[in-house]
Amino acid sequence: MPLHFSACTFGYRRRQRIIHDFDCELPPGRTVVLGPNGAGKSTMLGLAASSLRPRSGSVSYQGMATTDRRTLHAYRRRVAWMPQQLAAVPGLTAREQVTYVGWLKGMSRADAWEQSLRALQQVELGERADVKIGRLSGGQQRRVGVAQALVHGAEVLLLDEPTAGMDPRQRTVLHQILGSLPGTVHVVLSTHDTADLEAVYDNVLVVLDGEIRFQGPVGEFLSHADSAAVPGRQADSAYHALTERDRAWAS
Ligand SMILES: Nc1ncnc2c1ncn2[C@@H]1O[C@H](COP(=O)(O)OP(=O)(O)OP(=O)(O)O)[C@@H](O)[C@H]1O
Repeated sequence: MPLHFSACTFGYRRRQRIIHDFDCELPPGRTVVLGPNGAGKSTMLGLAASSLRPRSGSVSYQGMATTDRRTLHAYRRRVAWMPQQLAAVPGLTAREQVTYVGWLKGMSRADAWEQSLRALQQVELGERADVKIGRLSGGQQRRVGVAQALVHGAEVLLLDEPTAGMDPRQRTVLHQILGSLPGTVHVVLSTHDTADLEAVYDNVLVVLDGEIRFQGPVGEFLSHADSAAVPGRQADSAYHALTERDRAWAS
């Protein structure tokens, strides 16, 4: 069963509505979440990570709702979340940090220690595994965040702008990692980067002002592009068509 948002509404304060009546099923495969700054992408991922609690409606995976205390532990074991800011324990090395997250997700210490190196090698940080997180660059810290999300073999990977601050090679490495995951894994990744969209993702979700503006396969998303869009710019064109048309009419 997919990751399911059912009539989900959320606000950080009373009466505030950041997410409105979100209703969607995110199938296995790679879903990219697009939308302007402040659209609600991180909030949506926070809800899926069970870090935020819907005000009404629900978020569930395999029939387990994030609001059900009886299944919350099992839900969290299946889901990995890379938030925009890496929440690192001060003083830990990259490998210790990734091991710690693996252990929190239910791995044995020995397993987590072993798998942490594998995950760091996947993001090409194997040689920096023993460096303290505070001494890594911003882009390297984001890669530690990706390694944390990969360490325990989660069924659902929630990645909040993982490519922000990554150099082009590391973006390619991340795309290769996403491509190598089993087809049963649900990847939900937010980004402002529409390059290579067709090659990397299966589905697109466009969020605007806390509402779902579009959900569907990449091909259907690209069909919204201006017919005059030059090759390589179709994703940009489709994104603008879906996020700006109503604003232009309203002004
Ligand atoms: N902790 C918070 N407390 C109060 N308001 C918040 C909080 N986090 C986000 N918001 C507000 O919720 C709205 C949606 O923010 P969110 O971070 O989900 O957007 P986003 O689409 O991820 O944006 P970006 O592309 O800039 O990362 C914004 O108006 C933001 O100001």
